[in-house]
Amino acid sequence: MKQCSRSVVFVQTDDNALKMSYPLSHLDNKPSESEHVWMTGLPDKYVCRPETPDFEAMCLADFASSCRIVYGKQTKGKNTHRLLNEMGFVQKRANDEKHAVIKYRPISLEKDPELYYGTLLKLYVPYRSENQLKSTHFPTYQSVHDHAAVWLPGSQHPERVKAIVKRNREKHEKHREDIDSAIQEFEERGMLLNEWGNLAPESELERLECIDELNEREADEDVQENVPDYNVRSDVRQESAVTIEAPEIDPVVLREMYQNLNQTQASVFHTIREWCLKCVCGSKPEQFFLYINGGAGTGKSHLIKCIHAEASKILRRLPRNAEEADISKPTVLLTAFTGTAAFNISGTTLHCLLKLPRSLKPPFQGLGNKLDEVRAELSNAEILIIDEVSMVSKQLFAYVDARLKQIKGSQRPFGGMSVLTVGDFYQLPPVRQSKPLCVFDPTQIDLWRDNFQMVTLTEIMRQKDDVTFAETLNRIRAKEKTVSLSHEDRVLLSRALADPAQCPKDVLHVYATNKQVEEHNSKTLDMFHSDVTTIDADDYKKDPTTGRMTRQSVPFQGNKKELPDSIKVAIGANVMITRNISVRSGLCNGTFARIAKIVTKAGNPHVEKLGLKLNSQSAAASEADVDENIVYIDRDEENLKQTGVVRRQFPIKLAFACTIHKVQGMTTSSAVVSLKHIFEPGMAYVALSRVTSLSGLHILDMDERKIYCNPEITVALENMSKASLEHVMPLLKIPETLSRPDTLTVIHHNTEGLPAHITDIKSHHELHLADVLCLTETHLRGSFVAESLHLEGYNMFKRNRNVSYSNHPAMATKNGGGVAIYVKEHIRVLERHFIQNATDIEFSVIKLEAPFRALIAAVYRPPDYDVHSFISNLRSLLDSLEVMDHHPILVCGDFNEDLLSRARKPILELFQSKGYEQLITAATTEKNTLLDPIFISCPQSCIHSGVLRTYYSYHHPVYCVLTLETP
Ligand SMILES: Nc1ncnc2c1ncn2[C@@H]1O[C@H](COP(=O)(O)OP(=O)(O)OP(=O)(O)O)[C@@H](O)[C@H]1O
Repeated sequence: MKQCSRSVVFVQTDDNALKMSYPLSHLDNKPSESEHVWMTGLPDKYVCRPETPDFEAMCLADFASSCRIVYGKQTKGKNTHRLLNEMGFVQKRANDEKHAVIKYRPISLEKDPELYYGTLLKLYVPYRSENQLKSTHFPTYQSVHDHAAVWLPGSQHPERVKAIVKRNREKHEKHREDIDSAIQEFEERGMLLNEWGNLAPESELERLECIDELNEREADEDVQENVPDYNVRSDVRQESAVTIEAPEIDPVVLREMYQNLNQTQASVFHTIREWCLKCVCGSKPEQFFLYINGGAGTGKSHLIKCIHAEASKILRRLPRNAEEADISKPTVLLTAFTGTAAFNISGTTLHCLLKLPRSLKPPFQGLGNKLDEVRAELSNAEILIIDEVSMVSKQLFAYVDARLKQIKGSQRPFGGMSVLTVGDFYQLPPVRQSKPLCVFDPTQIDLWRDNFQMVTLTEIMRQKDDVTFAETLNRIRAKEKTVSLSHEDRVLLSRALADPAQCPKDVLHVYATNKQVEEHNSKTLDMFHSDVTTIDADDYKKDPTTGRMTRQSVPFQGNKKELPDSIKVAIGANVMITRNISVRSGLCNGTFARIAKIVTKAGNPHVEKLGLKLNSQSAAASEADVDENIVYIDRDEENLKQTGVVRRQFPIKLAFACTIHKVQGMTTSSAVVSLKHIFEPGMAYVALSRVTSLSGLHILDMDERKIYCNPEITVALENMSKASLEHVMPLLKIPETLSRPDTLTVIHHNTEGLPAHITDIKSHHELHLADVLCLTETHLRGSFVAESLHLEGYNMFKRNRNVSYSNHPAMATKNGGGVAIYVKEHIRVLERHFIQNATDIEFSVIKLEAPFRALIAAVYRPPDYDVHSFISNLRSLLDSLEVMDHHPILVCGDFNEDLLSRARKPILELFQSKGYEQLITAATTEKNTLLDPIFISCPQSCIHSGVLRTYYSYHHPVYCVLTLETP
């Protein structure tokens, strides 16, 4: 034991541990039996450090800077006397209770003062109050050195001290000499000049601009900025449900969307629809992996909304789901990478759906105890749809694969689920310069090249009323940096060039960087709003004395955090939500709104809530103040980098302008787009392609060098395997044959109600290719035919159910049934409304006279019509047709006899007995039955036949193409 100048006692225990007492002045005021003798601060913790070689060799400076100190947990000694005795100290003056401590003397110190000396230098800092000690950091050698010096007993052992100082300097100030000499050189000679700037000024400017932009992007846009939902947090504000089935779109709207699908959209739609029907029929189709490619506005999102709705409807019928009865679990998962893209398709984010961690770095993190919950939630899921796939990195894609394998318990790719990816790789790439998914990278897991097949949508739907602009956009989409704009495109874009002063101020301005956006926002706020409210963040800090979180009067400044120190708002100001509050309700990162209310408590300026009017009216209806359609949001929370400080602030920012990264996926009628500071391929294209027509576009800072794509994309897409979907729309494959003067195309379809489906029929891409369109189950009544049932270019012949039955009054009055035939106007036709002997059968017969000869009959047999009676009437009809001697004779219709079943087929037998051949070989209904045959008397005249698709009837249309001799 040694008493030092500051009256602190050091003791060394048997096991060479060292302890430091409180100062004697402090101990003097304590009763002798007090156990609170030893300091409980850092030195004590150091003393009690683990006895491993690493810790043993550690000096206090190392210990303090590299080990986390947990205060207040150290066990105190039981009894001072006993403790010190146990430690091997002898009591010199036992009668002086007050100074008990100082009267012990450690034997070892007496024996080896050097140990004490060296240890002191290495270990101790001067005593401070406990609180001071807690907040003191000892990171540098210098502080230890200074403190240690205080404790050095005078000038003793200077050489030893020097040695220790030297050793610690080497350890803690490794490059001191280099840094010193560099600073000295800089001070003497000033900054070195970069001569490259003089040799190639333009390239240098560009290089510096790029570095500048990238730095800026790193600094202020970071992941959260570029990819709004990357910040997937596990707190309660995150979308709580694992997944939700997207809200159902109004059936009328949905039907219109189906009707509007263009040919390529329809072929993808029907391919997936057919796959779903196969699943439902139990035929276990192969997994599919499709990528829907297409420029901005080609209707990719529109298509997947349709696919999602239809596939969900069909797959709900899966036997497995029906048995389990929990059909609330989704069968089709509709996702996107960003919250805005997810909201745009009424889906959810990939991160939220699959509970992906924020960092996707290996190793793969499983779901842990959430697995069962997620597995139950996705138990019915068969198809995963990912929109805006161009923003999905390879790591994320691999994570999705691994996660689905885990959830589905299958090692097949994506756990056995089919995957439909949608996006435009010419638009914004994944964050952090990671290679786009379609570009092969041998260093990464590649799930793309081997699995996915591509379908390209080419028809631009967004700018469909401004075709020249749409064509220009298509060309600039794949323009490389080294290639100039064509004269035509330059002229067209020049029509949109604008002077900043002339630009409409109330229109969204789109810039490349946050800095530009912030400048524009604050300028516009000042310009239009005089009553500006500044909302400071509520920063809470733990009070060390009470342990309570107390609000700071002024927020901490300079935190590069999501929630800013302060925001400025005004009633009517345009803002954007910056966090996913509820993707489902459209309150997601990137949602635009206007400030409608600033809610404070009476007499207190502190802002409690903000009322927003969302630009998208459909969003958040449920959370809205119904009268005024206002959605109220609260402050959100995040931890600041200062330990124990929590910030609460509204997750919004001004949005008179926004970055290009925020507008991907958006459709708007007008925008002001600046091309200045563009730093990535695809950015200019994304920005320019948001507006629906050139008249709504105002371009600032035009620089055609900023319009460029990543050439790797072009190569990758060219080499990608292409899906062949022609078989789903077979008549579109043979336009030359159909337009030949010697061919006649006949289609039959059971419409399940003509008035209900006339718009679907009119918008069908193949039905209007028929020269003769036979329809059964028209459900028409009376002789009047509504104008709406008129098909342009056709004449209509119809025969309703009520006139078809003479001996079956019950059948005649029953709803449904009825037959109609539409014939192209150029064909001369004779209708045979009544045929002798052909009674009690629903049919319509037409005689084509020119330019072809043919006899065509459409027949409908209700399922409850007794087969024997029906056959006898059908025989009479066929006999009458034969008598007409007008060949070929073609009889089509719905006979409600399944030609794919093994049962006897008396209707087919009748036709065969009369020399007819049946042309259709595939199923014609959703239940895999063949109820809609085409019988023909001269099979050699048929060159094509098969089945078409619709979404509105249980029956598929059937067709045949005949070559006929023209008279
Ligand atoms: N078949 C269609 N019929 C009518 N309108 C359509 C059709 N397809 C798309 N649209 C409309 O065109 C616009 C652009 O469509 P959508 O957003 O689906 O394109 P996108 O390819 O996803 O665009 P981006 O790549 O820019 O996100 C939307 O307003 C959409 O409603």
